Amino acid sequence: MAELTIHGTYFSSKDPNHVQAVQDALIMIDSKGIIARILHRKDPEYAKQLQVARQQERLVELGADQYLLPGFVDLHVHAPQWPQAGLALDLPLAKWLNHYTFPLEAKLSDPTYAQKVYQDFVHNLLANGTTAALMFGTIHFSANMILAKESVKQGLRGFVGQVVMDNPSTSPEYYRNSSAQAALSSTEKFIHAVRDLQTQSGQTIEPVITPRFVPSCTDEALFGLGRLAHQYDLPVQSHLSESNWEHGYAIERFGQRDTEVMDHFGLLTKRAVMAHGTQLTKDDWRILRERHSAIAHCPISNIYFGNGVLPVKQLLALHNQLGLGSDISGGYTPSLFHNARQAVKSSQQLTDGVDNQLPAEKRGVAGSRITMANAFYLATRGGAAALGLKTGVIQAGYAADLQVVKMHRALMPLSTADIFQRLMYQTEQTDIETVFVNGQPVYQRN
Ligand SMILES: Nc1nc2[nH]cnc2c(=O)[nH]1
Repeated sequence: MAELTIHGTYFSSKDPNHVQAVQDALIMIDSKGIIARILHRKDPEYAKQLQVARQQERLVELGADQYLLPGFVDLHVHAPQWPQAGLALDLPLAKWLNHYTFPLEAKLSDPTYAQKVYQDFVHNLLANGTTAALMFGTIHFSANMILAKESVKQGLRGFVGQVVMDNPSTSPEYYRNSSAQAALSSTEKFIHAVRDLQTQSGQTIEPVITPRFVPSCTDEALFGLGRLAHQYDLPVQSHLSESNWEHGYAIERFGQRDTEVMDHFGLLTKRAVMAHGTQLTKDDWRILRERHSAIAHCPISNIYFGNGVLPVKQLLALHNQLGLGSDISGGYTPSLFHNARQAVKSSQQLTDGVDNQLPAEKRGVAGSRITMANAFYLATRGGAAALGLKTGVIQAGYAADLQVVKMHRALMPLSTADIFQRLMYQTEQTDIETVFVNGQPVYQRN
């Protein structure tokens, strides 16, 4: 018997290029929070199951203007930067880090402040339809545990990284690990503490190996983190060739590209997610493919710090693994609806180019435009695959991580394909009505 049945129209990603739309379906969720069955109108059992669920008051009936989507997977987000979302984005990356971000992150050493920030942050992710997130914390063990516990408490599927930054030449004294050894032993303590939390709670909460980025870390720290990633079979997250500056830094320090350096230290695993990658070469794409490491595309943030546009279309065609990240606060919003829109817009600009003083055919990279179906794939199925989660699609056997969204009033008849576009382009936080993780409501708009 289904524990909960949702009756309504849903959209789910079939593959990187196609979206499935099913009208008036019955999505039957079992007591473990898994989608057990999906019945369509023509199914012989449909009418009976609908009636039973209604009688037993286990039915969520969507209204005529409500639709069901999978919950989103935010594949790159900095939890401690939430208080500065939308600030200082007109600075270059290195200045933004030194003048705004590091001083803010340092404040998370205060557990009272960490509790206040993380409670609000997790709530806002859920309120924006995000049901799983790969998060950077700070260098502080206690604050990172507060983030992990808050994720469990509010029902977010959380992947939490204790940031390592021990390089004195790029990290300020007030905010850096005292040594590589200290960073590694604190990381190991964090791994055990989060694993204990996972066992106690039975929820998705995982520690993540998190070298901030190559410039922040000494060789000893990078080497040690690579070893821990393999020893504990953990996800890895970092930034990779995000900007001209970062890309150039690796070449200057190691005589190798950022990707080669990460690979050298064993950090490109099949559980690795590397953010941005706007400056990656085709050789880097190949290395990432061979290692089955994913890229978190952060299109809003890339406008400010990326010095270029990630060629999503080409990477999908090559079967590189991709998902979507908000990169709070390099990106100003936690909404993956907004990020999906920007992914499509940026890809159009990549196609056309932007310098109108050049002849039209020399301005851009032809054939780079992605569709909203591509962007939706990144925000759902692609991100879930990168984290090894059986979520991100509305399909029997997958966890019921879902969002109910309300469409703005239509003044003309719309096809289901139109409705999908309208939802993806116009949904704001206030249009998200209920969010489920594992079949349980974790957010309800009042
Ligand atoms: N966007 C972004 N890039 C980084 N590179 C190193 N740290 C950061 C960060 O916090 N945000």
